[in-house]
Amino acid sequence: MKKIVIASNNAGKLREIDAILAPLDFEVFPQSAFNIPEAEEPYCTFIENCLTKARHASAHSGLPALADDSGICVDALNGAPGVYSARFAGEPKSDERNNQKLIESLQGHANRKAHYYCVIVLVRWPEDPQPIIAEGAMYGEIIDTPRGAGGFGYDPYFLIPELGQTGAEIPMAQKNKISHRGKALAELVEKLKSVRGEG
Ligand SMILES: O=c1nc[nH]c2c1ncn2[C@H]1C[C@H](O)[C@@H](COP(=O)(O)OP(=O)(O)OP(=O)(O)O)O1
Ligand SMILES: [Mg+2]
Repeated sequence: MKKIVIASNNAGKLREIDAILAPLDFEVFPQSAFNIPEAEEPYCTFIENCLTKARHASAHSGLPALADDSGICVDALNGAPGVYSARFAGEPKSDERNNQKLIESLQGHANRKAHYYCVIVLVRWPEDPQPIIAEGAMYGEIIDTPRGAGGFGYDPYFLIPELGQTGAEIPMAQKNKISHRGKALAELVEKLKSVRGEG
């Protein structure tokens, strides 16, 4: 069983990542298990912030580390909040205030299209010259009235048109099959197999 630390403090992400990796011969530890302080995320791209978080967790734990950097990109807002999704309404981070700001920002906009994006990075050690990188996206629309009690973050306001349900209404197992994070992790697992010559 391969030990990896998940470089995240987001409980919603940790649940989804654990559900995907735990059945696959990974022993997964949240970075809180090693009292790892939160990494800075100073960059303007998801990939740079993701690499930074993965390296930080690997350096503090001495283990391979997997990071997720993700966010919601709204067409009518020219892709905002994007990389800044977690801090859209400022510090301290608050899903409730972020969602409120999102709905306010979209008032009067007919175009409700948005997508979630996720990049996942796995480093074997902090200075790993060949990090494994995988990404995924999920497309949908922003609605004004929240629906559902599952998921996390922007999910109650993110409608998946093909399902007629929000990210907070579908069960986690279903979300993991179609989500930005689920797709990125599936790609990561495939890449891992070919790295080990099993692909
Ligand atoms: O499936 C999702 N369903 C709902 N919301 C989501 C999802 N995926 C990302 N999001 C939102 C949450 C947060 O506002 C931002 C991620 O920000 P991001 O910096 O990657 O994560 P974070 O600061 O919450 O935790 P950490 O950096 O410790 O992993 O995008
Ligand atoms: Mg973050």
